Amino acid sequence: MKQYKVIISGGGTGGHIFPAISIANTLKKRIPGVQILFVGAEDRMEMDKVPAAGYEIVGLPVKGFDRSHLLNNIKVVRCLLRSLSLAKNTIRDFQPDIAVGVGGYASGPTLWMASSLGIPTLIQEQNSYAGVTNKLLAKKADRICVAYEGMDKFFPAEKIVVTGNPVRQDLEEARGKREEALNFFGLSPEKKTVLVVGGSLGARTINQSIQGDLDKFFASDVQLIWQTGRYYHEEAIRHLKAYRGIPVWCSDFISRMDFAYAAADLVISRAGASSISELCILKKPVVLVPSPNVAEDHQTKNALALVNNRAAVMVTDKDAPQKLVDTALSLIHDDDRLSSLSQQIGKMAHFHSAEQIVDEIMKIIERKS
Ligand SMILES: CC(=O)N[C@H]1[C@@H](OP(=O)(O)OP(=O)(O)OC[C@H]2O[C@@H](n3ccc(=O)[nH]c3=O)[C@H](O)[C@@H]2O)O[C@H](CO)[C@@H](O)[C@@H]1O
Repeated sequence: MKQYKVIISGGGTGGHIFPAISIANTLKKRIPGVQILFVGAEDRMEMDKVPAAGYEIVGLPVKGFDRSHLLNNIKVVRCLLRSLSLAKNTIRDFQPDIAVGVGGYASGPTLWMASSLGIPTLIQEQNSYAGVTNKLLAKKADRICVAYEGMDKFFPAEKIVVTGNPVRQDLEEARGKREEALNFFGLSPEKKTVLVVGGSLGARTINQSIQGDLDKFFASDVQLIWQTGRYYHEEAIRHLKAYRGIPVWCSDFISRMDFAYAAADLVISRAGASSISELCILKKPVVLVPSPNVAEDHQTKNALALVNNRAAVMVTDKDAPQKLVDTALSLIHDDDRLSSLSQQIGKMAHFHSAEQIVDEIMKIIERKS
């Protein structure tokens, strides 16, 4: 059998990296001896997370455009040119059968170069809104795997396949681990638990809303698993110092998201695409606080797709400091509401997404070889 080689490119945040790792794991399971090389952005999260998952990664010096200070972009263009040249050399050396783009800075130069060198490409778009780079790359892509209906607004209809977003395998197995999970966080099985998570980088507004209302949580006998993100962690710890002996587990990042979901009776979350796919698969009642700082407000669109099906509650970023904790606390003590949210969100789950994406990858590489 031919030894296939696959480049997977993209990253920047967990929302792009974890689907990529899921695709890689499924490729390894399905294609014996497949060689996989990741191409990421030099100083971003993928440079740690991808090797930790057991894969090799090459870093490009690519950076995002600075829309508010145009002069800063001279350096950005220089980095882009260097990235294109490095991507070209990497592709020529590795000789992949296909390049898969999962979004984020590095996928632009890598997939662009791959197409120019005649290598087939596949894009995985996680969101209900497509960014500029993926729209450009779509013109030359062989397949575009999406998670939402109606993506023919952005991409050629004949290239689209609805596969959903790949969810890490250990998360799919999170159900039934409640006791083990609470034990892991040092929390009690007798109390209700709220998981607070601000996407892979943490969310300032969510953290400030929690910090401002910590008293209310503990007055209502609720315990917390609180992910702050690296930039906001110190401040959160400073606030927690005022409360000794309270039931809270706080960290900048949660590696065991399977345990975090398993322990949670209710989740407070940003509305990033992978987080939403995970919440659907695990049927978790959730209060979504979409980030207002993303392209075309796409997190609000992600969130509304659920809210319109009575599958989640939404609090806007602007309203969060006044309303978030009260909304969460009124929900967590209402078992009927929790169970109805859980049922509705479960209906929106998309299973076996990584397998379907790998089916598409295999169709392309087998056709071309
Ligand atoms: C600010 C920003 O640009 N956000 C985008 C980014 O979000 P972000 O990277 O936050 O992405 P998602 O919400 O889609 O996914 C977060 C992922 O990180 C994991 N996780 C999170 C926290 C933690 O402590 N540990 C952990 O493992 C989650 O389980 C999930 O797998 O990519 C998403 C997918 O394209 C977009 O929808 C988001 O709008």
